[in-house]
Amino acid sequence: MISQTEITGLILAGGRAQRMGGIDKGLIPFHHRPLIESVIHRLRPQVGSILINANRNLEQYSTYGFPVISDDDLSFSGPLAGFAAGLKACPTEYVVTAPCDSPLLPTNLVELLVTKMTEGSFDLVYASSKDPAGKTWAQPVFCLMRVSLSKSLEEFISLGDLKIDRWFKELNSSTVVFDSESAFANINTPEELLTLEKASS
Ligand SMILES: Nc1nc2c(ncn2[C@@H]2O[C@H](COP(=O)(O)OP(=O)(O)OP(=O)(O)O)[C@@H](O)[C@H]2O)c(=O)[nH]1
Ligand SMILES: [Mg+2]
Repeated sequence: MISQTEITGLILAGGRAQRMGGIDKGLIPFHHRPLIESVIHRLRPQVGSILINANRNLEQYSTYGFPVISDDDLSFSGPLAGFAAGLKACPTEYVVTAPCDSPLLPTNLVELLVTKMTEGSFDLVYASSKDPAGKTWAQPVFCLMRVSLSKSLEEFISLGDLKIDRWFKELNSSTVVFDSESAFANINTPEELLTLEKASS
């Protein structure tokens, strides 16, 4: 079994947030607190340590007391750039990722991903959700991986590919389908921010 202390939680806050007007999304107020605080609150009890991946406002992110790491270059090439930076900096054998814009992430995220990873000796297990019509959706930025995948990811990125699902397909990977779709609700626009605040008040 993989113990909690062997897992680092990597919070992805390095995006451009263009649909939110280009501001730093992890720091926008959600129920009067920076959005990332809701993610820290849910993820911290599930892991041994936390890393924050951010490309702006590094000082403000560092006030949470966790290491803050940035992408290798500031081309904002997507979440895989955050994965790569996190894998390089990770002090433990496993890393689990969560985006800064999903404040209701499952409280059993790590438990279920770990169970799946152990069952099949997978290198990477990502979350999926089911919509009300029963269709399954990948939630690839919620993912547990072995830190030994760092080299594979470096190579993948160096070939110019940035598509997360294409990298997953190259690996010994699997998914866990979570019951609650709402736990993966993510805030991309000002409208979504208001809707989710109302729904979670
Ligand atoms: N490190 C890093 N993380 C990124 C990058 N782009 C997106 N992300 C993260 O990936 C997750 C999903 O990103 P999206 O919500 O699709 O993108 P976003 O950049 O936040 O917002 P949009 O620009 O509106 O698409 C979020 O946690 C982002 O912070 C990037 O270039 N670098
Ligand atoms: Mg998003």
